[in-house]
Amino acid sequence: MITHNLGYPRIGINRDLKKVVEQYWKGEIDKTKLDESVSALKVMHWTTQKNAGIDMVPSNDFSLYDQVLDTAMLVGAVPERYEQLFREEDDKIYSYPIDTYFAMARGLQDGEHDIAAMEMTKWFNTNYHYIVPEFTPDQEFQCLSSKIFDEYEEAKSVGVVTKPVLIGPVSFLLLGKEKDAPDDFHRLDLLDKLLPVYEDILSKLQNMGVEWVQIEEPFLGLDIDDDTKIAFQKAYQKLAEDRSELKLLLTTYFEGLEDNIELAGNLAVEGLHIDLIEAPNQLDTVIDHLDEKVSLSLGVINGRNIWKTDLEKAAKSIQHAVEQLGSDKVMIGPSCSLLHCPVDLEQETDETALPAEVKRWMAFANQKLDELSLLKSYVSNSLSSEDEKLFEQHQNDISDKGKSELVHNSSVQERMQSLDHKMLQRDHLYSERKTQQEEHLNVPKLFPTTTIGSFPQTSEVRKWRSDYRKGNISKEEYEGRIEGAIDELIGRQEEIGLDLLVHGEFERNDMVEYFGEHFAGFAFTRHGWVQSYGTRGVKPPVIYGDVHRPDPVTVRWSSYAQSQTDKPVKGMLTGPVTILQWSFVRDDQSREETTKQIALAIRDEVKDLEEAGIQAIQIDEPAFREGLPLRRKNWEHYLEWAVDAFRLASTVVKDRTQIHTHMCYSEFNDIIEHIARLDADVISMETSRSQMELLEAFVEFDYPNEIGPGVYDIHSPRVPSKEEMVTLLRKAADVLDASQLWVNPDCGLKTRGWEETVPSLENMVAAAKQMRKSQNVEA
Ligand SMILES: Nc1nc2c(c(=O)[nH]1)N[C@@H](CNc1ccc(C(=O)N[C@@H](CCC(=O)N[C@@H](CCC(=O)N[C@@H](CCC(=O)O)C(=O)O)C(=O)O)C(=O)O)cc1)CN2
Ligand code: MET
Ligand SMILES: [Zn+2]
Repeated sequence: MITHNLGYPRIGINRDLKKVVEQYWKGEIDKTKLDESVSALKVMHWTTQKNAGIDMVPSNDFSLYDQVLDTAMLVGAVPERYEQLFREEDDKIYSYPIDTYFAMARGLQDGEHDIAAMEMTKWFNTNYHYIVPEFTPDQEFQCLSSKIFDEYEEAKSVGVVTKPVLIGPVSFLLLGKEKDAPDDFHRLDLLDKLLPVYEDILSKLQNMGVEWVQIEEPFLGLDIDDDTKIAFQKAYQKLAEDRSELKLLLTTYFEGLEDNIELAGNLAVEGLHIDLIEAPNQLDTVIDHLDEKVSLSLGVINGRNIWKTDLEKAAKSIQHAVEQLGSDKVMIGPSCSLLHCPVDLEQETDETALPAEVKRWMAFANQKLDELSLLKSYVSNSLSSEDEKLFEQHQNDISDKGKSELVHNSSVQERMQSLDHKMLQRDHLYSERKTQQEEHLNVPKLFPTTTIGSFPQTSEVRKWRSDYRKGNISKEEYEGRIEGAIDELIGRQEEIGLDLLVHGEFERNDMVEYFGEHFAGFAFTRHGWVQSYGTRGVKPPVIYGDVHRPDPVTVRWSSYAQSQTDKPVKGMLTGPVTILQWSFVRDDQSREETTKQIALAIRDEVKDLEEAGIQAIQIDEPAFREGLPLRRKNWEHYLEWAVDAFRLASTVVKDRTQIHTHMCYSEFNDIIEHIARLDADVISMETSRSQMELLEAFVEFDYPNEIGPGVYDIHSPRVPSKEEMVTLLRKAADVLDASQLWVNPDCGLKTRGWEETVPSLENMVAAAKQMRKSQNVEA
């Protein structure tokens, strides 16, 4: 039996990757220096894994930005708009031209070029984002990157023989989208052209002496149609042709195989990896369907959460598989890549953030590797006496967690018991609320303007926070500076002429982590970074116990902002589903239960904001859609409780208080009735990049409440003109009632600079004014 890892976090223990890549972008270091730093990082990752006793360590799991973008470069799926850049870039240092690569990820705007970035979207149901490959009908493929080969050699040269990781051809095509294509073109039509490149790659790896390749096909865990099934059969038949030595480990994760089991069990591969964390019950069926020559890799350690594994329980599945298949046909590993968890728990020494008792229940990537090794020794009866102690301690920690006083809170339990349907209803229907809100909230009746909440989080603001945390400045000093930032922002918003103001969210490190820091039942970390996209990271808080809100969290800041202006200031909260989705969650109760506890905490905050005189409250739910289960059959149940949780958080207010929500990157077509069931008075969302296409669902559904379709893209520093925003607003006003529309950007402005923010908002306000004028003329 061998242990293997599917992928190791690439950010580095001190956010090293972010630091060097951003230095390179700023021109502070050159390619050679970047290459040196990145090599050192990779070598450290390989040796860490080897030293932890992992038999098969992955390579090509590393990436400068994103592994899907790496694959696009590998097979030459470089969109035409970057081709000249690609040809001009003379790169002898890296395995592929990195300036073109970064331009694909981020766009390129200098004096010479103005090239748009490729799209970015969610990696399945995680908070990781990948770059979406673009496929045209005349697409050609060729191998343009030697990264997968170079990394194998690089690791080998430091004594680590690795298993290269490669996204499989079918999933790679499915992850992308068609571009400039007629309706009858489907990206899977390109499979025949793509397969020869995969064959070349595999045969080269074979010639290099590679034993196993981890070929990832996560779509085998999703609902797929017959054409896709045929594509899978064809692809793996073809890839089996000239492959005598090299073995393929077909890798699935995030869901069970279910009705794709027959398909997966018959593909011409030498190994199959299954996720036994998300789908523990699939083991027997998979074993039944497995060809006797095929090895089975059991994903028994959760790659997406931070709790210690119950090793005795995991051992039972492993022993069961060993009995059926023989130990030489069984591998063990994490359920998915460890990309989704932080690097090393040992760095967490601040007990005010992470209490020692909670820390004892946890494992980050490095600890999970140790678990794997321990598990192997345990199952093969070869625990040393020292390991035996470790094992015993480990299992004790887990049973202590089950018994801990920290986890359960009786008043939260009582409150959960007493939930009733009335707590999910506003007093009156939206149509009646609207009249009251119009009277109370002093904003224009047509095209009122607002923003999504955050304003530029400059390094100055972050420095205040880190100085405060280090004790360099006092609480009073820190809070005084935040108040100063709010004062200044209120003045700026008044000057710009916005109608519904915000306080700017300067007090928050992150929209989820901040609430985790203030709610009971949450712990948080000092170094627990997880990559969200490119060089951007998050430190997801850890929900370990019953959640409640000991004291008001945002009331102080919202009231302060409101005291500085006669215009209304919108309160700003993160919704229960998003807090759940972007935290590490409890594994001893359902997501539904935890979300409802969070909803009650938010409900208390909503009530207090209202009592403090705040007349509009926004409850952000950007992760609402991402929380959808991967299999459709599980959608209904999720949508039921997710909508209820939002209503539990939001409906406590009087009719005259206006509830806003915000969702970005959302396609609402198939869930619009549930969006309507949220019954938010106003929903703002990202629509500018799709030219208002995302509104279609609302139009078709005859959505009754108010909508703020984003009129400008906040992902780029470009200043949009008044005219282009008027054009977008006209499009919206053509299909929706003008009295339903708000005017706002696509999302928060925290990643932007002030230089572009002010003129963009000025143009946005001018666009709204022009719309009001033309409507009045028509009326
Ligand atoms: N949780 C979450 N998920 C989300 C989003 C989101 O906003 N939050 N937005 C979407 C896109 N994802 C995003 C994820 C991260 C960032 C982002 O800006 N991250 C920042 C970190 C933000 C943060 O936590 N800032 C801390 C500072 C943390 C830090 O860098 N500390 C330094 C020192 C800082 C200093 O002295 O200046 C260190 O510890 O090394 C703060 O403000 O307090 C980054 O990676 O650079 C943006 C979008 C989807 N998912
Ligand atoms: C990812 S959605 C962000 C919403 C939040 N209120 C902000 O403006 O940053
Ligand atoms: Zn957003």
